Amino acid sequence: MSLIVLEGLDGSGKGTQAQLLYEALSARYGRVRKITFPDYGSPSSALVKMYLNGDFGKNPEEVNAYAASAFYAVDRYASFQIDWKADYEGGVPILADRYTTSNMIYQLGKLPRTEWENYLSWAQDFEYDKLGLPRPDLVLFLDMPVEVSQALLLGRYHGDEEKKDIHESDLAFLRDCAQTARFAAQRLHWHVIPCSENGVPLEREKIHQSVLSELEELL
Ligand SMILES: Cc1cn([C@H]2C[C@H](O)[C@@H](COP(=O)(O)O)O2)c(=O)[nH]c1=O
Repeated sequence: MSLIVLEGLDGSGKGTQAQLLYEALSARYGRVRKITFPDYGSPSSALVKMYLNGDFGKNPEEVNAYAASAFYAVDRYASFQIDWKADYEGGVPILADRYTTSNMIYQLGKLPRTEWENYLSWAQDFEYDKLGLPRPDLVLFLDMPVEVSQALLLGRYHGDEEKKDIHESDLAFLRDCAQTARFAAQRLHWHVIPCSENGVPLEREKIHQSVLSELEELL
């Protein structure tokens, strides 16, 4: 049974890398499940959508880190129970585009440094031990600097700032998240994939090859 997680800040090219990795794993194993969080297509993501839309506050920091973490966790619980538990338990490899690990970047980013250790313990206990979600076997973190990812995001929305969610539109918050990502990666032994050189994004094929070589250990 394996659960591989691909993580990265908004605009890090994660969606593209998830698709390339999915194709590579499928070619090797046949049946592979790709899951994506938040699970926007499911009603279980309702509170996440309200949060990202700014219904609880226009700035991410206005929404309690633990409350927002619970919105995402419940969405994952529903997805696991309804959609991929049987496959996971049946040994089908699962590739997750974001997972519990996203809370450990974005929600952790709202808390003072002195609370980071406690939050990581709480998040793991809540989602894995209490809710029963599976622990990842491997987490790959795409390390794309915020300045570079912002330029990529602008391309995605064709310069239309209004389309960004409350995380994407808050540059200071994303910068904090880059720091918490480094902290979580180190504490939880995530594999960090460098995605830029001198402020320029690396070719997607080059990043894909780094992803594959990190995976070799597990496969
Ligand atoms: C899955 C997940 C996403 N997020 C954040 C990351 C993104 O800024 C935002 C929406 O994700 P997306 O940009 O991949 O659609 O939600 C969390 O804070 N916790 C989570 O558990």
